[in-house]
Amino acid sequence: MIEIRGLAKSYGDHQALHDVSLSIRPGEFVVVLGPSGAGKSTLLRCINRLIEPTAGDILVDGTSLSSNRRDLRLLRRNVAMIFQQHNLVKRLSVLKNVLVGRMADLSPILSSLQLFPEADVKIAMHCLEQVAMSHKARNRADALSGGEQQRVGIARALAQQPKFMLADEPVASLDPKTSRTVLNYLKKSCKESNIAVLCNLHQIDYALEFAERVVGLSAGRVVYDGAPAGVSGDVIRSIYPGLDDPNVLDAAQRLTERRRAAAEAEIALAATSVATTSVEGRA
Ligand SMILES: Nc1ncnc2c1ncn2[C@@H]1O[C@H](COP(=O)(O)OP(=O)(O)OP(=O)(O)O)[C@@H](O)[C@H]1O
Repeated sequence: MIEIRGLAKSYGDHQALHDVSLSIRPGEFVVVLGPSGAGKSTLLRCINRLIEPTAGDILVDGTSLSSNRRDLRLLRRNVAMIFQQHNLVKRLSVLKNVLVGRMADLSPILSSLQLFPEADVKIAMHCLEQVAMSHKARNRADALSGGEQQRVGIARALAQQPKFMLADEPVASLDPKTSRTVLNYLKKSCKESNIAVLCNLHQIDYALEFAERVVGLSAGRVVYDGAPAGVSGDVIRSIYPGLDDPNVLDAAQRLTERRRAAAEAEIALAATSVATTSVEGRA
């Protein structure tokens, strides 16, 4: 369990985050939505202390972690990060890039020589399988498409065996079809490994489709924290104040309707199969 309590961040006299508190359960897939400048990246960067919060606590399994060296090591061990631009080492193989996720557990000598124990290679290969990239393990990272590189980025984060994954706009540079593939792999692989995810997204459609919980951030404050089904037009207006784009509001509406239709179809199918089973039982 990751808990964020009363997190605040000021850059000079500009307060980018105000008193943000969130608890995220193991395996939960949470999407942060918010307009540009709302503080989404600042939130993620404060959580893994890439930047120092002005106030607040980060607790991993009930233990508050400060910025001393020991706590930072614990935090980095438990919290993996996925970036928008993949940040792979281009000239290295896919497998070596994923093995970078194992370096925290490796002695400095072995790590500088890039000598990885067989057990780590097995973990890395398993992580590549989770994102369906094991067949490209020996390829150079720069020979992959953007979507494939992001799947390798996910495998590298998985290889760290974290409790928590932070993804800062992981599909911002990808086309819609590839974005959905990447988000599917991210969600599926984290579910398999019971890793909690906090994922910043700009696309409301994807948030409503993939999130189990949506956190709406506006001007550094949490203005919504709840189920995607509760993201109404009013909630979207509170996250994106001043927004009056009917397309955006329609997207939320369309998705809610699609969800309702899918749920109704599922109930109808279940009812049919119950009826068939009971007829077969009687025959
Ligand atoms: N290093 C910094 N120094 C000063 N101000 C900053 C710094 N980083 C961010 N800010 C400001 O803090 C606010 C929040 O920025 P942040 O990057 O967290 O927003 P965001 O929601 O991630 O935006 P985007 O979706 O455009 O990436 C913005 O007003 C931004 O200008």
